[in-house]
Amino acid sequence: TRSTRPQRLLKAVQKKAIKGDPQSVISTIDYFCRHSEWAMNVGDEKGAILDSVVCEVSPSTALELGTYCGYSAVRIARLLPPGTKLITLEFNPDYAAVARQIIEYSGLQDKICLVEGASGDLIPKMQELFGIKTLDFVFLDHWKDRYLPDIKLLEECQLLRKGSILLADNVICPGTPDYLEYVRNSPRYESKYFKSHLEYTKVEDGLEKSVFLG
Ligand SMILES: Cc1ncnc2c1ncn2[C@@H]1O[C@H](/C=C/CNC(=O)c2cc(-c3ccc(F)cc3)cc(O)c2O)[C@@H](O)[C@H]1O
Ligand SMILES: [Mg+2]
Repeated sequence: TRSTRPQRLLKAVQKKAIKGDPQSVISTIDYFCRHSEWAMNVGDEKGAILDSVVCEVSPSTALELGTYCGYSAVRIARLLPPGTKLITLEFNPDYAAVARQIIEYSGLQDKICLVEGASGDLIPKMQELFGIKTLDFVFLDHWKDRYLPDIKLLEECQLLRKGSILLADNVICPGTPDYLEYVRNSPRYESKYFKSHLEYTKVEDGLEKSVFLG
């Protein structure tokens, strides 16, 4: 049977990227998605905004919802201080298998903990599974109708503390209207929109950065 797009993306990485070099893996994926096949990675333009927020927060504990092929996991983990880890959740086993190989190829397997499962099931178990108390940084890039229920779950599970940073992809395209309305109107968040473009296109999209006020 025909290969999947994530499998073709992985092949391009294994063929063209330098093993152990995260920047080369990132550039190879961006080139493939711009010139061969579009894929729903956060991409280079929004990726630069993601990078700047990760560097600013310099999180000790970081969570990503929706690994897909591992592009943003590599982007985030390459910037994390030594001894810190990114936990990334992915419930599609085929995507998780590709992501593991891309993460391994980049040499960041010791900084990334990829857990297979649904965010709604795993978030309540995070403290016991990973021995963490709260999260410094959360990157949301999974099904768009899961953003709002999942941050409410993070609040309920006491995984957010005063100053925790949420960064959400695709708040314009495909759009996450209920999430945006919540973080922009809730007194418990201070929110800011970073205007950008949908990965590899000229269509408007952006990232929403929200600080939990406790
Ligand atoms: C509850 C739960 N638990 C665990 N994993 C979960 C999960 N829910 C989803 N996942 C996982 O995360 C990824 C899903 C990502 C969804 N992203 C998008 O749909 C997306 C779409 C576009 C897009 C824009 C314009 C178009 F015309 C077409 C597509 C751009 C994007 O950047 C996107 O992120 C995928 O790997 C999925 O298995
Ligand atoms: Mg996205």
